Amino acid sequence: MTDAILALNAGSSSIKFGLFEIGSGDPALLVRGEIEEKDGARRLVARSGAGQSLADQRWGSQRAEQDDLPGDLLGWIEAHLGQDRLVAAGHRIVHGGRAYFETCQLDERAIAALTALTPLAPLHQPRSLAPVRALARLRPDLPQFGCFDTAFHHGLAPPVSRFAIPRAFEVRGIRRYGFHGLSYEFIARLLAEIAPGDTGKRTVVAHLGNGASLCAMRDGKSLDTTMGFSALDGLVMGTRCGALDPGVLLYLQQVEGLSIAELDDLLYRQSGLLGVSGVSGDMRTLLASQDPHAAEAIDLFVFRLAREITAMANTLGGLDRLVFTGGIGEHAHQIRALAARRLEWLGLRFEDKANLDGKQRISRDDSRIEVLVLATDEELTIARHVCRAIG
Ligand SMILES: Nc1ncnc2c1ncn2[C@@H]1O[C@H](COP(=O)(O)OP(=O)(O)O)[C@@H](O)[C@H]1O
Ligand SMILES: CC(=O)OP(=O)(O)O
Ligand SMILES: [Mg+2]
Repeated sequence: MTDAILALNAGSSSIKFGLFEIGSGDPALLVRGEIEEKDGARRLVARSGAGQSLADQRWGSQRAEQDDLPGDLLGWIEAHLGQDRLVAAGHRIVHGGRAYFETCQLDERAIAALTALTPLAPLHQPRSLAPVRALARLRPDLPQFGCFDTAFHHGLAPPVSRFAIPRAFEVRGIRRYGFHGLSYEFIARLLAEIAPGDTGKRTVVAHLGNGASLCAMRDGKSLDTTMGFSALDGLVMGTRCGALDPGVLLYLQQVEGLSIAELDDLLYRQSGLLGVSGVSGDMRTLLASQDPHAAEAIDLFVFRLAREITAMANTLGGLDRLVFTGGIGEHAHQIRALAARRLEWLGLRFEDKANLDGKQRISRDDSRIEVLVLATDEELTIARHVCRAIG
């Protein structure tokens, strides 16, 4: 019987999980799976570590209560544990606020403190904490750990971390935190493994999933990122607006009479690709659509992506390497090509065939900027953290 760790990664359009065997080395994958939400329907897809399909099925009813999800998923995982013994669970927690940045055990006090951060990450915090509570009910003896998306950016300092509002607010924690940190941590380590001599390269990592952000990275450290106090800032996302003139919010409240709840819904759930296209927040659906508004949404996504990449390059004082990751970054070759075209003026030379063929390196040899596509693995990062925590 081997010891296993469960890693759960609750994203805004998916719940990804990994079961890892732990021993002396890096955690070894036993099962990987995902409940994915696309245009209102849920699907469970899971594979063994060796790549054998374990599930590919519709999951729950479209209108299933969010709270049924963790219990059902944990039931499925339990049934697939076989001879393995679950010894700990790790959870991606998107917001750690000021107090939580190191991997920590999720006792009642931590759960309460992290629940209080829900207004800062309304799409994520409830989705990551529901499985923590469900698991605590089912397996009260099982140690559970929180791994924070904000942790990788913990070292950000002014001016990068600062908003231009009175200092008193900063003292109260109103600053830029940054997210997708488990993904950036994974990519930083992978880059150090595949190109150990290149860690000093001025690198921008584009994590493009349903949520999307950039990280300006050098020597494996975050120097800037596009998300801020919340996961609303920066790039255009599936259903989130990204950077928005705050005057729009005042206007909508004062003149159009929108309530706080309506604004919350508008900015987090009705905007971004979905809001601009009127078709879908899912990039696959937009790429396949003939609707001109779908094309306009993609155009805005790419325009803002390229613009923010140059902002990150400004923080780095130049750009040597660009990495695409996340669901869109890894799979949407069209988006990579469109973004690269907007960056040609920086000396980026793109290799169309390598991009279409799914190669890791998609820039030409004469490109001033190396462009890579790397699959992220937030679940493995979580498992590594949990391994370290339990010794
Ligand atoms: N083959 C594909 N082509 C284009 N986009 C894809 C493809 N596969 C996934 N995506 C996009 O990736 C996004 C989801 O990314 P993911 O990182 O899984 O999301 P989450 O933010 O929930 O973790 C969706 O917009 C989806 O359309
Ligand atoms: C922080 C965030 O937006 O995460 P995701 O892309 O997984 O929704
Ligand atoms: Mg994600």
